[in-house]
Amino acid sequence: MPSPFPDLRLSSPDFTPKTVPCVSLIGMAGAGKSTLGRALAERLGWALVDTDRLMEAHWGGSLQALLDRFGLENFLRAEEDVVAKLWLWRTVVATGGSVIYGPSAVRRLRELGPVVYLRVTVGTVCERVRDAQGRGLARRPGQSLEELYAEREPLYREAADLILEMDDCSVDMALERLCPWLENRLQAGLHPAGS
Ligand SMILES: Nc1ncnc2c1ncn2[C@@H]1O[C@H](COP(=O)(O)OP(=O)(O)O)[C@@H](O)[C@H]1O
Ligand SMILES: O=C(O)C1=C[C@@H](OP(=O)(O)O)[C@@H](O)[C@H](O)C1
Ligand SMILES: [Mg+2]
Repeated sequence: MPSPFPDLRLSSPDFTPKTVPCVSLIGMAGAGKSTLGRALAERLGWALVDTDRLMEAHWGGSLQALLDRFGLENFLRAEEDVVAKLWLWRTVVATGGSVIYGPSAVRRLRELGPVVYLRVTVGTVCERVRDAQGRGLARRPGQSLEELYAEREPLYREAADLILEMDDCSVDMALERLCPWLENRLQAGLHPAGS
């Protein structure tokens, strides 16, 4: 992907930004991406980008307001566009659940480093998201949470380098599982783009 900083890059190769290592968290709404993302960033001493907050900052409005304003398809395209253009270094990326519908966004996350699927059962999603009113859930009219879950689960699996089972898993337990894996992975240089 071309650098979004062409002028700086032209003036000196020293200004070409680094893009790896990063790690991204994907999964259903309510899986704990934002919560674990904050803790992981703190543990690693890395930055955190929560792409939901980035969407709100970029487009100017809450996620629900953006969904209302854009409609489902345009919301998904806007989200894909924002994530596909990320240019980050030593950053934990907590994504929104619907990012999985954007192929170029998923490709970009995978270029930035490992992608971790925080998997919860549909029961946990229902408990945490409840009726989802006002929460900005990207689903078709009449689509149940169960249907949404069934549609997305294979997509999350396919995009993931690691699946963390998050039902009954505290943030501390998740960090204990994730950090050693991540350290090995990064030491082995198993991220696609060179630093
Ligand atoms: N590991 C966990 N165990 C129990 N509850 C959690 C855990 N992680 C997050 N939660 C709770 O679940 C809800 C959704 O968490 P959040 O991080 O916003 O999820 P996401 O970003 O995936 O939508 C919040 O109320 C949060 O406190
Ligand atoms: O799963 C979804 O459809 C969505 C989840 C939200 O983020 P979280 O997964 O952080 O809740 C947000 O991106 C958006 O409102 C749509
Ligand atoms: Mg979140």
